[in-house]
Amino acid sequence: MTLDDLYATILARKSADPSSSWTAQLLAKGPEKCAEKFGEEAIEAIIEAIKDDKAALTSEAADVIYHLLVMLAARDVPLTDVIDELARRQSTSGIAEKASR
Ligand SMILES: N=c1c2ncn([C@@H]3O[C@H](COP(=O)(O)OP(=O)(O)OP(=O)(O)O)[C@@H](O)[C@H]3O)c2ncn1[C@@H]1O[C@H](COP(=O)(O)O)[C@@H](O)[C@H]1O
Repeated sequence: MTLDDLYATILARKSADPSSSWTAQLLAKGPEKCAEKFGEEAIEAIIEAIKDDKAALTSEAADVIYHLLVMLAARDVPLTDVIDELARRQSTSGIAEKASR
């Protein structure tokens, strides 16, 4: 399973029956709710990182990634655009980028 596969599934859920799909239910609640849900999941991951519970952090990290993709889909931002942005940054170290601001 790749992030592309998961994103394709999430996009397909935009037109799916909400009674049979959690993703379709979440998308039907609108982009603001998707963003709120992403924030909740991020906080849960932060808590597990601080506790250093590696199993729980792994699970919460999966929730964060899934909900990030749902949030992107809700706002029609292609995952490929995010990957392209990461690729664009690849040639520059974070320290050099910060110094150039
Ligand atoms: N990766 C996920 C995934 N991760 C988390 N979740 C769901 O996200 C929901 C939210 O988690 P919470 O712990 O916040 O649940 P909750 O506390 O009951 O929610 P609230 O009461 O706070 O609203 C849960 O119901 C999880 O099942 C996911 N649901 C779906 N996927 C993927 O999306 C695909 C399509 O799913 P459906 O759209 O449901 O067919 C699946 O095959 C999976 O690959």
